[in-house]
Amino acid sequence: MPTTPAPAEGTDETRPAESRSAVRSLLRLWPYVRPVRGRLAVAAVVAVAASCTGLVIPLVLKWIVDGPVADRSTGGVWLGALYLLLLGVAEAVLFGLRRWLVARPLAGVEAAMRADLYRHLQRLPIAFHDRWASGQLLSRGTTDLMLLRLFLAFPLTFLLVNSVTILVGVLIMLAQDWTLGLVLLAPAVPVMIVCWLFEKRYSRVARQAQDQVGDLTTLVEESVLGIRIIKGFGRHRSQALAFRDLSRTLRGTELVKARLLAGIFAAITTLPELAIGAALVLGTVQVADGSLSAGTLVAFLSTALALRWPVESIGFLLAMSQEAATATERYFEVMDAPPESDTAPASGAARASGVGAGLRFDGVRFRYPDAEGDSVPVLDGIDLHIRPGETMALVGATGSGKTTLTALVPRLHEVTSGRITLDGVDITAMPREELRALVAVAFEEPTLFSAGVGENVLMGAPDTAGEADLTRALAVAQADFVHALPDGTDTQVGEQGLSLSGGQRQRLALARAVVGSPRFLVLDDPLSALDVHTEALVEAALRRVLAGTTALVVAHRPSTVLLADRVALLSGGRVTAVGTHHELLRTSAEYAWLMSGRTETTERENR
Ligand SMILES: Nc1ncnc2c1ncn2[C@@H]1O[C@H](COP(=O)(O)OP(=O)(O)OP(=O)(O)O)[C@@H](O)[C@H]1O
Repeated sequence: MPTTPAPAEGTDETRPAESRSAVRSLLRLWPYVRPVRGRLAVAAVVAVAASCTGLVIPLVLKWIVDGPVADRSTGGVWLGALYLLLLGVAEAVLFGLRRWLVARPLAGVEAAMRADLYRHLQRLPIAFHDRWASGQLLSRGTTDLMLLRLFLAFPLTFLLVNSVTILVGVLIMLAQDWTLGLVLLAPAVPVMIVCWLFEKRYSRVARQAQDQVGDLTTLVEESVLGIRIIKGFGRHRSQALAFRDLSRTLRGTELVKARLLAGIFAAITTLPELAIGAALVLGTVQVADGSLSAGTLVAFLSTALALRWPVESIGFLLAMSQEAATATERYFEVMDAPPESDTAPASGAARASGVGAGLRFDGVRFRYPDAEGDSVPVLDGIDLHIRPGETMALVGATGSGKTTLTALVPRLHEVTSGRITLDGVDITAMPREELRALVAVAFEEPTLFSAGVGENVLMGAPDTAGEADLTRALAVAQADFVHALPDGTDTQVGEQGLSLSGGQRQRLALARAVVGSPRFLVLDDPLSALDVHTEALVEAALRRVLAGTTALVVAHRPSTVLLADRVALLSGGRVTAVGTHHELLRTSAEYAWLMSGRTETTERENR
């Protein structure tokens, strides 16, 4: 049964062969940013205003030095101080306003993207979930979306704000003294080259780190879900080692990121500092010559120092943008995966000609999508007719494809070729929702959700179902133990229902399958965890209540087979024999062998 957790390592599909440019990746965020573009634009203007307000401070300093200080006017100095205070307060208020403007809309963008991702994951085919590690999906819905929100809050605005600030600052400095201005501009080209080199390398490592976070999440998730096995087999040490290896790898990648960041910080801070030093020496000489006023030099250097932060922050703004571009790529890798689609229009449930009522398989062939092209199909030419109201047991050796066959009926997988019809209607011709309302399923591994017992069972019924349906379904599935639970049907079953026994969970899953009184029922060995007495009671109740239901039941034990009107034997990808249990025991050696050992005892017990 394909119920094993997804592989711990991210698959090839989760690693793009070639990454697109950061800008192209980030542009894909536009549909989500569009609704809040007004707020973001206003916030950017406010931030530019705040930043440019800071650049006026050096000009006031120049006025103070060349004016009131030179004239020894105490009143002028106080007035200058008041201007500086007001400018400082204005800058702080404007930056605060920017944060207020973006906080709520960006939380909304993150929530909308997360909701879309979740909705899309629900609509993706089982084949997708078989291929993708759950931790990879989880990390895309958490860490990656957080990185995107941070990008929209900071780098997106501040790469623009800082560019404008640097431009205005450079113009102010050139206007003060163009030779000193050119000295300060000298490092611009090398800084740009360093940024370009950095971006290329950082994008590769950022992708690696984010994928490794996904792998680590998968490992943690598997360890938590499989904690009973890990403890039972004393595997905690090897599991801890596996965790340590992965986290070491991640640590190594993070260190590479840190080294790259350190490199760009060193370049981005050292080169402008050298230029400021050179400008200071040159300016001081000019002041000594009398060709430059002291106030102009103060204003020039204050402006240069005010530009230090906008220049230095470019390094980590680029790093955050690169991580956001990677997060966007990872997000859209999932969103671009095609969801299950209805091949026919909603009203196009065409009746296939020449086929009768009931559940019918005609020449059904199936190969798993990720199987090798030349491998033998799991199912190869299945022809089987289950008449209306009939219960057919499906028997076969382990691995013969029973689970696969049952999964084809509610279209959890698509047939490779051939046709399945329900009361003469091709299942591909009806909308999936309609199909899944007609067909109820229960699997050997019963999955329950963190909710009340009643809610778990009623998931199988239309919204109109009530207490009476619940009670009836619990009675059919012999799940009356529910009434003895502390809160009855409201008792919370905990994550995956692990607070209940395997047999209790199976009976709840069976109740969920029958609560909606489905026309078609597909049960994949749903009674395997029950003792034979309880199984017999369930079977008797099922026969009574579901007399009109057409059912396909995978069976391993003779006691389950006896529930059925007829039995189909699956062997070598085909149905090789169909008949009653006793007929097949006589005519099919394989069937007799499969049932051997337990037949007589169980039959005696059932009598
Ligand atoms: N998701 C999958 N991708 C590829 N192959 C799969 C997948 N799930 C099952 N298979 C393969 O398909 C074959 C049939 O598996 P299936 O689970 O249908 O057998 P089964 O008859 O139900 O076995 P069992 O009685 O042990 O439950 C097996 O060889 C299995 O390895």
